[in-house]
Amino acid sequence: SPLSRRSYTATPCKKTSVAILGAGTAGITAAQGLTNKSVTDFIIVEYNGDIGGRVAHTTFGAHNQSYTVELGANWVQGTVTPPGPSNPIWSLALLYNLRNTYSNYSSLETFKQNGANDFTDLTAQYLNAYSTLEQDAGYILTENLQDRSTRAGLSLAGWKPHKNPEAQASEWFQWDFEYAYPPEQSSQEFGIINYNTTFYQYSPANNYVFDPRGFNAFIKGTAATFLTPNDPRLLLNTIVTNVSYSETGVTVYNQDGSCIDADYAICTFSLGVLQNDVVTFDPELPSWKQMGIATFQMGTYTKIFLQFPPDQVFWNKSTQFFLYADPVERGYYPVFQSLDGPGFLEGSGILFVTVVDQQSYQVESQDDETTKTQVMAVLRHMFGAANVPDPIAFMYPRWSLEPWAFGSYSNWPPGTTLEMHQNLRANLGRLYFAGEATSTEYYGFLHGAFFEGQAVAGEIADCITRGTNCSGEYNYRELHGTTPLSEYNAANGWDVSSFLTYGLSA
Ligand SMILES: Cc1cc2nc3c(=O)[nH]c(=O)nc-3n(C[C@H](O)[C@H](O)[C@H](O)COP(=O)(O)OP(=O)(O)OC[C@H]3O[C@@H](n4cnc5c(N)ncnc54)[C@H](O)[C@@H]3O)c2cc1C
Repeated sequence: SPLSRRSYTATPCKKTSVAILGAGTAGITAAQGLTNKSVTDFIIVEYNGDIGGRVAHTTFGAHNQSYTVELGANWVQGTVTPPGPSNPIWSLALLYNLRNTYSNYSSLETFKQNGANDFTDLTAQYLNAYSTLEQDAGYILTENLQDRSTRAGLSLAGWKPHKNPEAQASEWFQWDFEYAYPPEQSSQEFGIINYNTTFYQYSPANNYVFDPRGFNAFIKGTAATFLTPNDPRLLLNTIVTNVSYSETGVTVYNQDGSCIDADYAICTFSLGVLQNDVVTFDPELPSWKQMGIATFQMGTYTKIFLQFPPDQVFWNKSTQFFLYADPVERGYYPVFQSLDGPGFLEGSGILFVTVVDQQSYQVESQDDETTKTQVMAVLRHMFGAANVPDPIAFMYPRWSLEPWAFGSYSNWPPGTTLEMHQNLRANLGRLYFAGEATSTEYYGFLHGAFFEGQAVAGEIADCITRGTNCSGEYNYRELHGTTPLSEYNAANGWDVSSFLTYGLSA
């Protein structure tokens, strides 16, 4: 309101060269990027009481049997295949000695409502169609064709699960488990690009991180290279409510009445935060930017943790994944993962189940007891009621309701273009955007957030050092229906070919 705005301006704003909004992967990487280019006059503003953002952990388990578990990001996705480049998150995981294990998705047992039932051959059938889906995505890209849904692409490739629960579960394991959306709500072209640039460039490996310090030890370690303890440049527990931007500077207003006058700002808030209008912009965002924000999707991915008495583990400890095909609802508690197995948290008795999208919204809006009852009923169907004791601990996060995230990570709907995405990325005067969702090729991944934070910081540091205005990033007021081949370039965030194959030789 105008009244509260006046009270904001009563106390003078802090002054800084660059305001970094958010202390997640992108924000901390941006601060590091500025530091590396000798720009040390910055202020990082963070909603939470600690840094890390969507890389967040907690302590879970019964008294004297508790472990660190990850609520958000859990895997380094794509490591390295020499002579190809390393995923920067993999390099950081090595630098900070993060405890991790290769996740073996072939270590899989499948179940129906009446117990164990081997339908693993369906996964092979899906993957067969998937190679056609990939080739078609390549044609869409190179021939400047209209993108379509992954559902349509899979159908054309001969994969038609119809209402078969086992086929749906197999498909969920391969698609929804990664994108947090079903194939009908995912772009064929960009879904494939997203997969290939990560897993075919770096490596096909997903390494599961289970470090007692938490996965975000790599972000905290990075921050400690340029921030002192209690560094006045890090404002924790500070909620940004308004961002006023222009060609000459950015003023950031916080809920506690404080404000920051900056020459530049980097907004790393999630797509969910931008979509939910919890931060207002002044002037109102132009329509090209509003379209960019509205077009992309914020998915939700919910991990539900259960701990059983470690001496009463009822699943096969040498298996990593247990896939359940519900006879009625697609995606109903579909994938259970064991942490009590070789190379993981042996002796922990911990199992967790993941849901996404509509099933996440359902679970996150109901109470713990309701969810626990549902999960236990599924486990007793799978493993036999007599074998499954009551859990001794139970917990899950509610990502779709977190006011600083409003979801887990972004996804591209069918039929969009690099131009539309560039509108999500592009700066508004001296206000820049970075984060997982602004990454064209690695959206949804930690390394996407890393590269975007680094790139924007580099751009801003160069303008500051040169003392000239930044030329700014490209935006599109008039959009084409497809992306012409010539637009797959750095100006649209296209930094690496999606046809690389280092990882394929791994
Ligand atoms: C459940 C889940 C599983 C995932 N699994 C993986 C995985 O296995 N591998 C992988 O690579 N990636 C995974 N991801 C994605 C990964 O976590 C993100 O891509 C990455 O952490 C995003 O970093 P970011 O800096 O873009 O955003 P964030 O980490 O969200 O950082 C933005 C920061 O801004 C702050 N903020 C928001 N609003 C305000 C405000 N109003 N005022 C002040 N501060 C504010 C937030 O608190 C946050 O710290 C997962 C994410 C989730 C949630």
